[in-house]
Parts: sequence; C-alpha cells; structure tokens
Amino acid sequence: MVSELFDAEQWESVADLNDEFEDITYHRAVDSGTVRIAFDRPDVRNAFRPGTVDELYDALDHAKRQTDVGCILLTGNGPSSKDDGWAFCSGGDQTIRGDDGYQYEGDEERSSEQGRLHILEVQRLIRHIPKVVVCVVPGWAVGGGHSLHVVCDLTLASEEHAKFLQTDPDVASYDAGFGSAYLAKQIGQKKAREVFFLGKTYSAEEAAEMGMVNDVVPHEELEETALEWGDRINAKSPTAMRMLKYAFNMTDDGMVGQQVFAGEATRLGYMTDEAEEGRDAFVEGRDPDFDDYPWHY
Ligand SMILES: CC(C)(COP(=O)(O)OP(=O)(O)OC[C@H]1O[C@@H](n2cnc3c(N)ncnc32)[C@H](O)[C@@H]1OP(=O)(O)O)[C@@H](O)C(=O)NCCC(=O)NCCSC(=O)c1cc(O)c2ccccc2c1O
Repeated sequence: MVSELFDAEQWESVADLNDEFEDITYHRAVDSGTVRIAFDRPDVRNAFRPGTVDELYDALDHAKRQTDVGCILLTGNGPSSKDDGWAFCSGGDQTIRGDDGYQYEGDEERSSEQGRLHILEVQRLIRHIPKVVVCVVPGWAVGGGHSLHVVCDLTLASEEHAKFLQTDPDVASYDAGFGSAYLAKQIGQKKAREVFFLGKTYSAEEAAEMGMVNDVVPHEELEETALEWGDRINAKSPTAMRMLKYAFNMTDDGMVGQQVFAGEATRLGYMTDEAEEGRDAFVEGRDPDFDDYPWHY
C-alpha cells in the first residue's frame, strides 16, 4: 500500500524512476496530466534526509519535462505504522544532521560529501517549475516541511489531521528565505513572526484563515479533491498558467524573477513569423526584412 489515502485505480507508477526511489513515491494520474510525488517515511513524520531531497529533486525535474503535465501534487504517505500519525513532512531529519548540514548515511559513494542543505534547491525548483504545484497536507507540516508548503503554489489540507508548526528556532535552524520572508507576504509580518517566534501549532482551519492554506476538506476526501484541482488546472491554457505563475513570482524574485518571466516572453517571441525572419535572414546570409511587422502600440 502506498498510502491509506492513495486510490490505486487513479494512478500508475512512473516505473523507471519509482523503482529506484527509497524515500519518496512518484505516480502519474491514469487519465489526466497530474503527477503525485509523496514523501514515504511516515514513521518519522516524513522527515527528509539528503537522499530524500535528491529523489524529490529528480522527480520534480522529471515532472517538469513532461509537456502533457500541468499539475504536481506534493504530499506525504501515511499513516505511521508506529502510531497511525499523519504527516506531510517534518523537515530535515535531525538524527543525521551534522555540523555543516544533513549527512548522507550508509551511502559509500556519497560518504565523503559535505553536509547538505539542498532542500533549498528543491524550493527553487518548485518556485520556477512551469506548472502548478499543489501541497496536499494530510498531517503535520513542520520546520522545513512547513517551508515547502509555503513555497508551493496552493495548499490543500486535511480537516482532521493537518497541523502547521514552525520549529526551526527550537532546533537552531532558520529558513531565512521563502520559508519566512515569503510566508510574511502570504499572512502578513506580525503573523509570520508569530509563527516563528512563538512556535504555536495551527489547525487547518486556522491556517486557512491566516491565508496560507487555500482549502480544508475532510481527510478521506483529500486526495480526491487534489485530483479534481489537478483537472481544473489542466483544463486551462498552459501558456497562460505559466505566464501567470511567473508574473506572481516576479515582484518578489528580483532579477531572477524578471529573467524567468523574460525567458518565456522570449519563447513567445521566437514563435512569431517576425522572429523566423530574423533567424532565416542570418542563416541565408541576407539582411532581414522586417517591413511586414508593425511597431505594435
Ligand atoms: C513533527 C512533530 C511535531 C510530530 O510530533 P508527534 O508528537 O506527532 O510525533 P513524534 O515527535 O513522536 O514523532 C514521531 C517519530 O518521528 C520522529 N521524527 C519526527 N520528526 C522528525 C525529524 N524532523 N527528524 C527525525 N525524526 C523525526 C520522532 O523522533 C519519532 O520517532 P520515534 O522513533 O520516537 O517514533 C515532532 O516530531 C517534531 O517537532 N519534529 C521535529 C521537527 C523539526 O524540528 N524539524 C526540523 C526543522 S529544521 C529544517 O527542517 C530545515 C531543514 C533544512 O534542510 C534547511 C536548509 C536550509 C535552511 C533551513 C533548513 C531547515 O530549517
């Protein structure tokens, strides 16, 4: 069983990758352009270790390159075999945290590598991936897991089991990027400071009222609803959705935000006859003739 909420009839394994993964599962919807990527360490509340982060990055990067996929569901499998507890993700696995980051354990090939903090690379991939990423929260979203939900485009939470908590300062860690600063953009400065400085646990309803969760549904309906969201998203214009995501990002992402948006503007430019004329003129060794193309106003 992948997860108690997982409906096996709705999904097929992305086999070539899924078979290699130890800490996550990766599936594609049978009849829509939605993929499901899930943490699969429920007994430790889906805490991530460096190998988990590598797998997550690889699955997201694979999903990015599927041109018929518009929606990525990021969730956590469960419940825990130990106590039936549910989690999306409880952040970095504190048992393998070294002096300079999280350590690969029992992996000879990587044992000489330094400690890693590369969940931040996953955050950037989620931020820039040209698809809608929905965080589907069946239980705890804590520490680095909380930050992952913050950086996703949308969050859908289980009414009964989802809980939101920032423990970063308890374990002397700090996501001083999207996890805190972008959270403040979502819920306001005072509330974001409360999340980090007081470390209170918030229910799904409270998180929705604060503006960091889009909707709350009964636990049993969580993944069904997430798939419905995927269908809504996939019915829309891919170009419009991509440009909108990058437009939402741009005001907060500085020159990188401009670059990502501008890259897509360049792609649209390349698709015009005018751009073809520029390219063809060079390839044919002649001056370009742009007379047919107006100076639009
Ligand atoms: C998540 C909890 C609130 C759940 O509490 P609950 O009472 O429901 O369950 P237990 O505490 O009994 O946990 C069950 C079981 O899971 C183990 N576990 C839970 N979380 C982790 C974890 N993060 N690492 C390792 N193990 C974990 C727990 O030990 C139990 O095991 P048993 O063997 O006893 O069954 C609560 O568990 C909790 O508070 N967890 C810790 C949350 C936490 O502090 N996370 C780390 C925050 S820092 C972080 O994530 C982070 C990572 C990065 O890579 C960064 C990179 C760059 C900048 C910042 C980063 C960053 O902040």
